[in-house]
Amino acid sequence: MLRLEQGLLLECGQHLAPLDIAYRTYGTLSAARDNAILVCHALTGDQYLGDTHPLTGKPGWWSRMVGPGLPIDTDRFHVICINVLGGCMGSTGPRSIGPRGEPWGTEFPPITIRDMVRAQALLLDHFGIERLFAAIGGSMGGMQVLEWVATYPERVFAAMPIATAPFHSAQNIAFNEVSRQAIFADPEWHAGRYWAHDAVPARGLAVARMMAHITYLSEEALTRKFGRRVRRDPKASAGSTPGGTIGTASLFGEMFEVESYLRHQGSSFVRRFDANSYLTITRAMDYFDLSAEHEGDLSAPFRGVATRFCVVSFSSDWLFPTSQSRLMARALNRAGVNVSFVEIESDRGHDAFLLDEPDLDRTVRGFINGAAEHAGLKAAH
Ligand SMILES: CC(=O)SCCNC(=O)CCNC(=O)[C@H](O)C(C)(C)COP(=O)(O)OP(=O)(O)OC[C@H]1O[C@@H](n2cnc3c(N)ncnc32)[C@H](O)[C@@H]1OP(=O)(O)O
Ligand SMILES: N[C@@H](CCO)C(=O)O
Repeated sequence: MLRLEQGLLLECGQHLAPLDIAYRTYGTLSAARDNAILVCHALTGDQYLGDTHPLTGKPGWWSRMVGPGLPIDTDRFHVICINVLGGCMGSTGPRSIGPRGEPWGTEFPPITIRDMVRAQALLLDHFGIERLFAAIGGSMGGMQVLEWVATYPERVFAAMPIATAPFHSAQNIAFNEVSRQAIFADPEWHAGRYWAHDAVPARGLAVARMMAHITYLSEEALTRKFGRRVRRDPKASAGSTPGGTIGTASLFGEMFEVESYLRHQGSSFVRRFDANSYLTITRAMDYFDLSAEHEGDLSAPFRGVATRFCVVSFSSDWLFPTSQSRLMARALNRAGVNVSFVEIESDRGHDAFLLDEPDLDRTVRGFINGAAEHAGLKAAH
């Protein structure tokens, strides 16, 4: 973790100091500092992309993509992954101690994707990395990749935004709002000061995740995984499930596998994430609109940019659909940027970028190796 006492002036005008930036690195930085790949994480991800997660004990979220000999080859590249500003895994966020001497909570300033990127740039400055060889990320990670090039065009040689969009759609803002309202409705929310009550709005946060998780999958994926299979809930007879009983049979005496799965996703999420971080980061996604300062012209931020792009989408992603990636690719094309566009056939929905998708592996490997050749990077360090 790096602490920068000078802090960061946020887009909202507030000055956040000190600034903590939590990160992990994989592979070795070359003497010329020209082989750095920044991998940007999504909404609930964190810096543990390649090694065991300290809270869950599970492998890092992209350990199948990043490592020796893998598509993002750490024998060759120096990979950096940074917990976003506003997060809850060590970077400054709502859990950090604010000016009142207690956690910021809901008083944490509103942050934007650009603020996240500017915080990341400070870490790279600290490492003496003037230019990234590549920036890669999915979902909100892809928003950061786009913002990186829009804000620091000379600092990114190659960019791969995956399963993302140039602005957050009305539908996605709507889903985020439902998640947030679930948190607010939890009696343990305590107006965001739950820590002072030794409480956690666990039910609200779990429901928020359950709802959001549905949007990360597809109808086909849910049907394949669970269909209409049912399991008996062992707790039902103890009356611990919601609802009443009808005669001798309990209304919720059995549950569909998909219900059980969502409850599991909700409860495991609560163990690794903070509700105020969830609010802060979902809001940052909602604010994201690359064309906002350019009267709706999406190509304007990219005119004259030398970065090579590969824009990637998944055919069954209805949260960040291919149409939004295509819009981005066309805007880059209009701006005269070197851009390729790949739609990967998958029926696994938005979270396909986290899963074993050989076509994604081939696309990532091909783009990186092609860009490395173009950059004149040595085959191995
Ligand atoms: C991108 C970033 O920056 S990182 C953020 C990404 N990480 C996450 O989102 C973590 C949570 N998300 C997930 O687990 C996602 O589903 C994925 C995409 C990462 C993993 O997908 P998959 O490998 O297909 O796993 P799947 O969705 O089937 O979930 C498996 C889990 O559900 C549980 N499960 C499966 N079926 C059931 C069921 N019927 N009832 C209860 N639990 C069930 C499994 O036991 C397993 O639990 P575990 O994760 O505690 O070991
Ligand atoms: N499931 C991933 C992707 C969401 O966009 C996450 O929770 O971060």
